[in-house]
Amino acid sequence: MVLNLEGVTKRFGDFTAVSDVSFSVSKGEIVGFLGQNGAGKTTTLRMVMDILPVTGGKISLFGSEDLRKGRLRVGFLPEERGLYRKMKAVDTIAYFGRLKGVPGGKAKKKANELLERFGMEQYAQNKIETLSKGNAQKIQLLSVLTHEPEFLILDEPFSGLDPVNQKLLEDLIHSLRQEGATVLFSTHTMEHAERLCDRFVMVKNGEKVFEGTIDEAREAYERRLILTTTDDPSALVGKAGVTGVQPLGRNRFALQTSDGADTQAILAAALQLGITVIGFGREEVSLHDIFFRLAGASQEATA
Ligand SMILES: Nc1ncnc2c1ncn2[C@@H]1O[C@H](COP(=O)(O)OP(=O)(O)OP(=O)(O)O)[C@@H](O)[C@H]1O
Repeated sequence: MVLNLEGVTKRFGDFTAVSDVSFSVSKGEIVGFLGQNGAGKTTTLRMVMDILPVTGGKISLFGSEDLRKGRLRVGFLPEERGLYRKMKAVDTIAYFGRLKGVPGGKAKKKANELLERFGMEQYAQNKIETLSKGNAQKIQLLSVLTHEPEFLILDEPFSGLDPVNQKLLEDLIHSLRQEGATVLFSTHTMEHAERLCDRFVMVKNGEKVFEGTIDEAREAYERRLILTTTDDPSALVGKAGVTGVQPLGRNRFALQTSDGADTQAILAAALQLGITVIGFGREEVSLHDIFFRLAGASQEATA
């Protein structure tokens, strides 16, 4: 196990930012850490990196609760991006390597290798202040790779990148994984999780609300039964296990049903009542819907 959290809690005064969160990351996995703004992702990652102490619970990195020791084997991209604006790209990458104990000459060599490998060699001698935001972000990411970390913890690595650079970053994460790295990254978009992750962990108001694969999330998502009709379908309540009808607008109604209700019997009941059925079936769900349902981000989606 590369990372294990057990009942981790963080309180700031009376406010609980992270509440009893448990999850683990195994070697070679890519795990997405999802949640809305303020859900507690950054706070959790900071506790893993020993930047913040836990209020309760236990964290172990590489099987040890000595996080200071473990974090030397981690490449951490913090949420707040900060690079020395006057420093050259190659020197920036080498500098972060030296901070992790890589000797000067080796750090510079590694920095050049990384720039070449990720198609950034033309920027090697550019000062950070002359780079685009996306390229500066890529330099910061490369700077956490100099010491060849076994485990990458990336806090919102996609934010601020345009779609082309987001794709490049996804490719980079994929290639690092192929080389055996383990990755935990936070994001508030489900799409990145879908394309990249083996599993994801979702937090809401500091609490874990889901842990599993995208397919498991789809299965866990209860899809509503939707009837589209120009008529008033309320006469269906009490028939074939229908317990309620909720108007959704534009002639669409969500039907609440008792456990085990048979959808074909509901359709037959609707037709028997003379209701004009324009559409009938389980709602389609997108990853976006799943995110909103799990993260509880929208009244409409959680209704
Ligand atoms: N040092 C602090 N003191 C008080 N409250 C804090 C502190 N740090 C974070 N919080 C609060 O804890 C909650 C969780 O914040 P956190 O930054 O972990 O969320 P997040 O999921 O990373 O959000 P985002 O996607 O916006 O970065 C927020 O309500 C935040 O205001």
